Amino acid sequence: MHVALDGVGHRFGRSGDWLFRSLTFAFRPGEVYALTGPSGSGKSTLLSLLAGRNRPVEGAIHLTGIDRVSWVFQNPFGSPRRTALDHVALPILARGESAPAAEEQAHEFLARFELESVAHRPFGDLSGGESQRLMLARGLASRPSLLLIDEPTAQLDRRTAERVDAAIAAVADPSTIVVVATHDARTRDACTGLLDLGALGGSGAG
Ligand SMILES: Nc1ncnc2c1ncn2[C@@H]1O[C@H](COP(=O)(O)OP(=O)(O)OP(=O)(O)O)[C@@H](O)[C@H]1O
Repeated sequence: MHVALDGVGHRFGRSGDWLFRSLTFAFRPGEVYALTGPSGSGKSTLLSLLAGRNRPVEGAIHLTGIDRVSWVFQNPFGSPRRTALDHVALPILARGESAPAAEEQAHEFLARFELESVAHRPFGDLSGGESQRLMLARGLASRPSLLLIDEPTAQLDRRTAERVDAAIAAVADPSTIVVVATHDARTRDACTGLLDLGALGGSGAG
C-alpha cells in the first residue's frame, strides 16, 4: 500500500499562479507526514487532491491499496449530547462490528489518546484539546488506509496544542498513511516524515 505523487502540479484557473509543480514524493504506511509550507502554499489543496476531491492539473497521484480515506478537520465537530465514546464507537459500528466489539475498540482508541476519563462525557462539555484529540481517535476508528489531518492545532492555545502534538505520535498505525497539514513547528516535529511545500520545487521521496 502506498501513495505516490508523480510530478504533481496544481493551479486554479488556466492563468492562475502555480501553487506547486513537479512534486514527486512517496508516502508509506506506518509514518506520519507533516505537510508544511507558508500560508497559501497549497497545503489544504494538496490534501484535497490526495482525497480525490480534485485532480491535479499536471502529473498524477497514485493511490495503491487505499480503500478508505478519513479526514480530520481543523475545527472539531460532533453531536453535543452524544458522549465521547459514542463518537468513536459509531464509525466502528459503521464498519460492521457488533455493538459490544465497537464499544471495546472505542475504549481502546480513547485510551490511546488519553481520553478514557471523559469517555462518558457529552461532546459539548469537552475542552478544545479533548475535542481535537477525540477527532483524531474518531478519524482512526474508521480504520482508514489514508488519514488526512488539516491544521489540528490551529485553533488551540499553546498548552492545549502541546497535548494534541503529543497525540499526533499516537496516530501512527502500521496500516495507515497519515498526512498532517500544519504551520506549527512542534506539530511538524511530532511527525516522522516531511513534505515541505515551501522548499523550492517540492521535496524528494519520503
Ligand atoms: N477553489 C479555489 N479556487 C481558487 N483559488 C483557490 C481555491 N482553493 C484555494 N485557492 C487558493 O489557492 C491558494 C492555496 O490555498 P490553500 O488553502 O491550499 O493553502 P494553504 O497552504 O492550506 O493555506 P493556509 O495555511 O493559509 O491554510 C490560496 O491562494 C487560495 O486562495
